Amino acid sequence: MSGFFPDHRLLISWLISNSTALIDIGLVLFLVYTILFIVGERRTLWMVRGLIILMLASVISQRLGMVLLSFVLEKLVIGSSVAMAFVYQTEFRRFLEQLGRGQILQLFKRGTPSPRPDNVIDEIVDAVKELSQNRTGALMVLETVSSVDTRVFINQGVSLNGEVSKELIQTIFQPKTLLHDGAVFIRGARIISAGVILPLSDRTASRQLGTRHRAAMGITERLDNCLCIIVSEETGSISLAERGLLNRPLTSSKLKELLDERFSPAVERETVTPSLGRLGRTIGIQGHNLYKLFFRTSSAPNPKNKK
Ligand SMILES: Nc1ncnc2c1ncn2[C@@H]1O[C@H](COP(=O)(O)OP(=O)(O)OP(=O)(O)O)[C@@H](O)[C@H]1O
Repeated sequence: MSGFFPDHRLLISWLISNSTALIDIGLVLFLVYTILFIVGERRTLWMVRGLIILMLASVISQRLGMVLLSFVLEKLVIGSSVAMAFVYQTEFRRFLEQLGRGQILQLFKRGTPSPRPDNVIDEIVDAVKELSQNRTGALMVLETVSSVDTRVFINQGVSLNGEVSKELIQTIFQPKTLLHDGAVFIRGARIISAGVILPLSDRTASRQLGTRHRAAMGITERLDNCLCIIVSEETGSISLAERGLLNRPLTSSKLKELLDERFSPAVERETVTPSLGRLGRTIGIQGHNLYKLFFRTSSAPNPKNKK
């Protein structure tokens, strides 16, 4: 016990004298974790890691007084940051919007997709296949992990609350029906509403694609808890919009594969950013090891003095 106190005092004085540096490191780690969490996809993780490596190299070369190298690296970091801001404009926009609304904790909310019976996806895919073959335009918003904030819709459309079925979806999108204009909103196994008007994206995916596709991009840019299925009236092509990006053209079997994937528990994100609890435990273990390394070894009795 008596050997413990000097270590303890030493640790406290070391922590106090380095508190600013520790807070600094902690905040940087938190920032990196937040970025990885928001980006959240394995394919983009490498880009973020690349940028972090560049930043570290720039700082090290600056410290070592390598003027030319640090100048070049600094410019590279700025260029890469601007390029990344451009690539992730949707994520940045959502981040800034949530920050502005004071919904910071929302950024860390990551639910698991609500379980969806297989036959719901089958009914949707069968309907999409036929709509595509008949070149009937269609637009469907599918809620994924948590409740979609329908206030984002420009017009709420007409409330239906009917069970999802291939026949109902096909009927709604027949050009002669009153409800065919606009989008259908699907939550779980129910069609909540039809004739919904969605916000448009400022971007255009391609000159061949009209406002239906821009509406799908627009809503998935603003909400990350929904997907959009689009059938083009002109070409019959099938697309899936997610986080403002269009995946197209798809076959109906590819669409089914993607929907099955999206509605199964997300494993990918977990591997990119470990849960805060797990991260806390890891940091705790590493901190404890460091503490032992610095303080126990420094006060460990010298074997030569034993006698
Ligand atoms: N903001 C919107 N929200 C929901 N549905 C929309 C919106 N804008 C357009 N639509 C739907 O898309 C339909 C077709 O629009 P438009 O003629 O501009 O596109 P299009 O050229 O047929 O598009 P696409 O090739 O993308 O199907 C509209 O009749 C409407 O049903």
